[in-house]
Amino acid sequence: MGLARPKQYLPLRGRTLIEWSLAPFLDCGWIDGVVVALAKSDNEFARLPVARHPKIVIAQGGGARADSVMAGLEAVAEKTRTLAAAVQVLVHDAARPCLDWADLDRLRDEADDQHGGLLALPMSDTLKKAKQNKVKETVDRAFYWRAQTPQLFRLDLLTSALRECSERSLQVTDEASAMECAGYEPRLVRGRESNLKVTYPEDLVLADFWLQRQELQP
Ligand SMILES: Nc1ccn([C@@H]2O[C@H](COP(=O)(O)OP(=O)(O)OP(=O)(O)O)[C@@H](O)[C@H]2O)c(=O)n1
Ligand SMILES: C[C@](O)(CO)[C@H](O)COP(=O)(O)O
Repeated sequence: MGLARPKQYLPLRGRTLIEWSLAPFLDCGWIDGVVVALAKSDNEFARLPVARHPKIVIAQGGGARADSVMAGLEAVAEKTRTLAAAVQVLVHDAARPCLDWADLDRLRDEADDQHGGLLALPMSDTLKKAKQNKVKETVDRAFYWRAQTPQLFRLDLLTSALRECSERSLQVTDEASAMECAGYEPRLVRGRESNLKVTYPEDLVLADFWLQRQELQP
């Protein structure tokens, strides 16, 4: 974003971006708790009203996404230690504030018990493989999807997959990649364009638009 302030604390339709990202999980009846992984230096989250929500637990995040996720998983394991049944976890980006609530239910219903699943979008443009800015090949778009979050996995399987990646010094940019490295085939559950990751300043305008649309829905 090129701003001094971390993007998750930018204002968006009367709240901060992270509050929008958390809302579907906090309001969802079948989600028992929400772990927020915060940078060690973070002093903004505690000032938000949402910080006092009874479902929220804080974990200290790490230098890379996988480190933050691992810290979150450890906090979940701590909370659920006495449960006999397999615990499922959803991992979501703080930078995706427009998740449609219905997609959470679909992900739960369509994800595979062992392999897990993730929201993702098929490609709608023709895809070029390039070197610098010269086209080398046109590739079959049917083989490619854009990964989103949330991503849903069994706590024990995701934990060991991330541990394995760390031991092999493999850097993964999402949790499905860790599961893939461990031999699983996570299921792709069709998401929506509105579930964008706020990355560039213009994405905030789009996020505002999608949230307004969601508010207007009956
Ligand atoms: N050390 C990190 C880095 C990222 N994340 C999570 O991963 C999400 C997606 O990462 P992204 O938004 O791409 O974060 P950055 O790479 O920090 O942002 P940017 O691409 O804008 O630099 C973040 O929203 C955050 O929830 C995390 O938990 N811990
Ligand atoms: C997890 C993710 O949102 C899937 O698209 C994405 O990989 C996170 O962003 P990053 O830039 O790779 O951290």
